[in-house]
Amino acid sequence: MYICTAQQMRELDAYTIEYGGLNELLLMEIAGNAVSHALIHNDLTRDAIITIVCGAGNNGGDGFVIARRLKEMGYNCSLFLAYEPQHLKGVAAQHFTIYNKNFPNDWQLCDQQLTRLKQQLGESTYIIDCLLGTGLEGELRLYEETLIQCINDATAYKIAVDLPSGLHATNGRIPTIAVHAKKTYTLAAPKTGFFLQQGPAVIGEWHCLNISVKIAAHAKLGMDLPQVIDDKLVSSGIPYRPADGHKGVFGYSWIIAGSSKYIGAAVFCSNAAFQTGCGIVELTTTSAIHIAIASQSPDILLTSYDEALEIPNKANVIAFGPGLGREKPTLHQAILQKITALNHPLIIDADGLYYATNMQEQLKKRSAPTILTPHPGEMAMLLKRSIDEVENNRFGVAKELAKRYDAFVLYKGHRTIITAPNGQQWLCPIGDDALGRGGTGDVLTGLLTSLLAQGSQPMAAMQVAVYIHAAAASEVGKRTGNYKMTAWQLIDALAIKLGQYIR
Ligand SMILES: NC(=O)C1=CN([C@@H]2O[C@H](COP(=O)(O)OP(=O)(O)OC[C@H]3O[C@@H](n4cnc5c(N)ncnc54)[C@H](OP(=O)(O)O)[C@@H]3O)[C@@H](O)[C@H]2O)[C@@H](O)CC1
Ligand SMILES: Nc1ncnc2c1ncn2[C@@H]1O[C@H](COP(=O)(O)OP(=O)(O)O)[C@@H](O)[C@H]1O
Ligand SMILES: [K+]
Repeated sequence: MYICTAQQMRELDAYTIEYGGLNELLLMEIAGNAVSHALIHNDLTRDAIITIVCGAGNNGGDGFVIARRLKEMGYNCSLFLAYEPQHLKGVAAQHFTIYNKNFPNDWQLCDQQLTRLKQQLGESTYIIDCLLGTGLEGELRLYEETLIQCINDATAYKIAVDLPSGLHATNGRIPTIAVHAKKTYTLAAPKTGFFLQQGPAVIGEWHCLNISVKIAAHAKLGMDLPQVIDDKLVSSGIPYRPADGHKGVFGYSWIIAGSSKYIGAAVFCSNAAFQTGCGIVELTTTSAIHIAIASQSPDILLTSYDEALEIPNKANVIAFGPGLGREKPTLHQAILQKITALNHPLIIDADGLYYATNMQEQLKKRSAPTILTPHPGEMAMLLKRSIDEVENNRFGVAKELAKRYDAFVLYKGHRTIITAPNGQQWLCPIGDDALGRGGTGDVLTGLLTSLLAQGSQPMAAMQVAVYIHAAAASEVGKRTGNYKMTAWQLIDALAIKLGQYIR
């Protein structure tokens, strides 16, 4: 599923109108119809008290169609307008006229004191938010701010149409206040702001409705739209595991990680790789922690950092960086030099990224794939910018880094973005605060290494890894509460999740 900015959505709407034989009035009818169908099938009970709050733009226009459709079906539905009908323009005005023809004067204006609106919202079981959509610009006006506050104060189940009012569709900012939706029915495509900044906190559960907008025209219009990773894609990306496969078939991961301070990083990364199907996992780490690791994880082959410079191994994928620390810069830089020259897929994570900053040109020249997995702090370091700067432009900086290093980039965050060297982007729509603790990134690197070792292509491996990692964590969180998940519980859950998604 493609993700659009507000501007891209407008261009695709315009294209549909110009070349698709549909006019704006019809598109709005289709949109309002799609939302009312979804409401009836998924949400509304027969005795529900429904209030639809409409603004003066086309988002409000959708609301007029929804109100008409619901009333035609016999639902108890009240329509509130933020502004007098003479302020309506274009197709929104036309749809208000159609509504009024069918249900004459069966609407109310939000009065100055908002007493009638507040009372109605207080009595409602559902509030349908059609105040503002993709047309929101700049700071919210005080009047709309008050209306949104009234909606949020009500205990009703809130459903946003296209997006919660007050949220910026493109950048996910909420300058003042936004409707806290339990659910969002978005039209044609989810908007980039759903996955950035404060967007994820207010959109609730979101569903995208097909309203005949020609999304497929994006390539013709020169748009490079990111896509959302979904269940189907994950299922098709999990490497095939033949019943007659032996350890040689399931790959050899070479993980270069850990230090006396960060033992866990090495343990979690290598165990995540081994416990998600990789045939052999070799961990190169400081010999000072070998005994501790061997007693905890006897399945893992152990070698020391000094050996890494000399001994060739049989690995088919290399991961470098979790828990390295920065105490041995000469040795670790030399190891990165060596493995960069090898023709293996190479994942560079955590402190490995610090050493990568000195090797941009060598990494760029590699013919085997390189995958960089920065969190926002590491992205800021790699691009020499502040964390705010990179976080304010997540899609953009991920593309920039991918280009600079000619690498795949997995940009971590609440909504992780993965980017191919050619700029193609995918976004993981799931994951929560269960993952917000040390060690979960090491587990992700282990899983990613394992998938590559088992034969996945880089893009598929990243898509599967981020999604399975987030889904597994949510499941553990449901069982234990999000305060309590340990890296071991996450590792255990990974294999179970992979099993659930396998074709
Ligand atoms: N195009 C299509 O074919 C289709 C579009 N569709 C629908 O149209 C929606 C986009 O419609 P849109 O462009 O009319 O914008 P919309 O979100 O209603 O906002 C405009 C209103 O917001 C107001 N406003 C703006 N800034 C403000 C602020 N800071 N503070 C307060 N108010 C502010 C602005 O007021 P004004 O500045 O004009 O006084 C105006 O009244 C889209 O989300 C989808 O739902 C569907 O029907 C499918 C077909
Ligand atoms: N609130 C959250 N929602 C979704 N994912 C999260 C959240 N917090 C952290 N994560 C994920 O958890 C992982 C943390 O990785 P990282 O910061 O490298 O941790 P560490 O290096 O300590 O293991 C990343 O995959 C990140 O996307
Ligand atoms: K809305």
